[in-house]
Amino acid sequence: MYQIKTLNKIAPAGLNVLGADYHVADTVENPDAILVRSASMHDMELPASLKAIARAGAGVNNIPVDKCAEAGIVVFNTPGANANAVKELVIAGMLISSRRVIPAIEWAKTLSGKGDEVGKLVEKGKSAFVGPEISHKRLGVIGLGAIGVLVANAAVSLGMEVYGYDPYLSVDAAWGLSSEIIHAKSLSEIYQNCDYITLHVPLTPDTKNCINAEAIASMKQDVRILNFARGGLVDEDAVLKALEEKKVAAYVTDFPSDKVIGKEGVIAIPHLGASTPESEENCAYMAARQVKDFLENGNIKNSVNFPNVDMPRTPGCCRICIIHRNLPKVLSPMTDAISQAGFNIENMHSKSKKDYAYTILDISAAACDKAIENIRSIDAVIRLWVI
Ligand SMILES: NC(=O)C1=CN([C@@H]2O[C@H](COP(=O)(O)OP(=O)(O)OC[C@H]3O[C@@H](n4cnc5c(N)ncnc54)[C@H](O)[C@@H]3O)[C@@H](O)[C@H]2O)C=CC1
Ligand SMILES: O=C(O)CCC(=O)C(=O)O
Repeated sequence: MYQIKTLNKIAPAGLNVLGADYHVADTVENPDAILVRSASMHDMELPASLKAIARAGAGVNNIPVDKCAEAGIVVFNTPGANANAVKELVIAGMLISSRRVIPAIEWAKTLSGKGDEVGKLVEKGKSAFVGPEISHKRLGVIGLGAIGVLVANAAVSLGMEVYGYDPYLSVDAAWGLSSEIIHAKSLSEIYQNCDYITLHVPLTPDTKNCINAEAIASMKQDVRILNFARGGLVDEDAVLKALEEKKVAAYVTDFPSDKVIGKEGVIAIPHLGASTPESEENCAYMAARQVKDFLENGNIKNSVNFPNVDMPRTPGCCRICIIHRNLPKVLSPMTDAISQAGFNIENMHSKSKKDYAYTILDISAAACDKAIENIRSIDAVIRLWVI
């Protein structure tokens, strides 16, 4: 029975894919795999039993990815599974930062009990809540991955002029991008031209505080900044100052902090970007499927710290899964270990990603026991198991 620990609520409809051989609970002590959404794992002790962590979502900044690689733990995420949910809230964010709908609704509530006067009071008071349309305005999208592409294309459909910036744009993302999107070659092109700026990059040491005082100084007057990516991308002191000075018209964030909550011009949403039943199910389904295929077949799909490796099982064979360092002359001692035991490799697949590599070897079941101890003793091998 495989043991799966959950650190957040994971949609049951997605978990169903695991089947009867899996025990899933938040109390599991020695898990084979962990399923997580936003819970921080940085201070968590990683049990020796743990082979995989699947992030039901996109951002992995809550997981110690490098430490996991060093311990031979494969970290997965679910690229694109919640992108539509985030896109829809970003569009809502642009609209509510423009049309003053939230304060207007609050004001309308104050009219309760005014009887027949309400209609007249509404018409008299509504001018306090005038706000601009988004059509024909310029939107800058920073990061054109799963979410950025959807946001950029939707904004084009809404009549906006869209600038996109992503120096690492993938071929797949480029295929999905509307040809009407203007290719910004620098962030300053976005800052100088755009009325709305939306962030869709991961939080990394390179992107931390990328929206800072200097960046804001080069933005247009009355710019509206949307952050549905991560709080750490924005220097909150700089944004609050710019809101006070009326340089920035609104800061919409999905990452409230004590500093920004309740401040004039801040619209703080409690991390709801991915909170739709559709996205929660998509993420859970994808995370569970990836973990199942990894635990049962050793295949890796959508890992952020190990390469994708997918090989059909060879009938009559066992599979040795080996996580190892990406160094020269590592593969030959492995294959030697098997031939010295007098067996043949029926099928193999080996791939590397930066400093690490993953190799799967299908050999006749009788060979496994004899070969594994020799392979385990190779210096570069971090972890090895047999399926
Ligand atoms: N609010 C929420 O609930 C959610 C927030 N997120 C956040 O949004 C981020 C983006 O999500 P996805 O689009 O699904 O990820 P993705 O990995 O598909 O796209 C990220 C894009 O950012 C680009 N990029 C990386 N560094 C960059 C830089 N310095 N400048 C410009 N572009 C850069 C990459 O090339 C990639 O195209 C996630 O990392 C996560 O932090 C994701 C899902 C839900
Ligand atoms: O699971 C969630 O609600 C958060 C989603 C998110 O932030 C992400 O996928 O990066």
